[in-house]
Amino acid sequence: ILGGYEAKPHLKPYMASLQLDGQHVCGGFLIAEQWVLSAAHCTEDTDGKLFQVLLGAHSLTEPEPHKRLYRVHAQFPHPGSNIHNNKDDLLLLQLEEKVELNTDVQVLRFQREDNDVPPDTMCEVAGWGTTSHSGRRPDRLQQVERPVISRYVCNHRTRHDGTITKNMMCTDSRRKDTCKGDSGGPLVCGGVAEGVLTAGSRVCGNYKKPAIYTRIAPYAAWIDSVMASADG
Ligand SMILES: O=C(O)c1[nH]c2ccc(F)cc2c1NC(=O)[C@H]1C[C@@H]1c1ccccc1
Repeated sequence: ILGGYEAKPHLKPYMASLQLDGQHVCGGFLIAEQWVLSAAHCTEDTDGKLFQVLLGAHSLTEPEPHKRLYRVHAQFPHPGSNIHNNKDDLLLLQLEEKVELNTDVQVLRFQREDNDVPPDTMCEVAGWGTTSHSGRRPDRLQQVERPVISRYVCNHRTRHDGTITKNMMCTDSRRKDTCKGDSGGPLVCGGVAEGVLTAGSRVCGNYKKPAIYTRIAPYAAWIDSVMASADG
């Protein structure tokens, strides 16, 4: 997160850190007691290894009352996701067991109505991603508020040049922005998860390259079907 600030500890109890060998790779969030939603691109360089999911955390390193690392039973990248573009950039992670819900571990509901969030709506995004252009990695969860920008503006020739589909949305990236390591985290507008930050490589903090999110509503049926089909 660039230009943001430290989140109040445990006020975003849905936030997840997807980790490999104890290292934060991407964000994600709890959508059900055994399921975390993130971005498919985050699995690109993992050569088939499964993530571990840290829940109940504010600091990535300090001991905290309800902090717990969960093993992943199975990972379901959206079948339409691919390395060449940001399409269908969603990843469902089935945890090896139902999480223990408490003050620091809670599910966040996602938008099921497929309507665009109006431009200029202020939303918030949080993560343990880089906080400076030098690539500084924070230990504690950061957050920033960003306004939604219209798909029309985001698709401008000088911005993302027509690559933003109806299943994507954008937020302004002037100074305050998301950055590497935040991907997979939720864009929360009015207390509801409207988007998942895409994990394709992108410059941060440049107003010419707004942040891109996969809108969740168009994928509600896919999410429900995967959760229903997978055992448990
Ligand atoms: O964040 C992303 O957009 C992104 N997209 C990916 C694609 C493949 C992939 F193997 C990883 C990623 C990845 N995450 C990262 O590089 C994370 C490792 C870096 C990081 C940044 C800040 C703080 C801690 C760790």
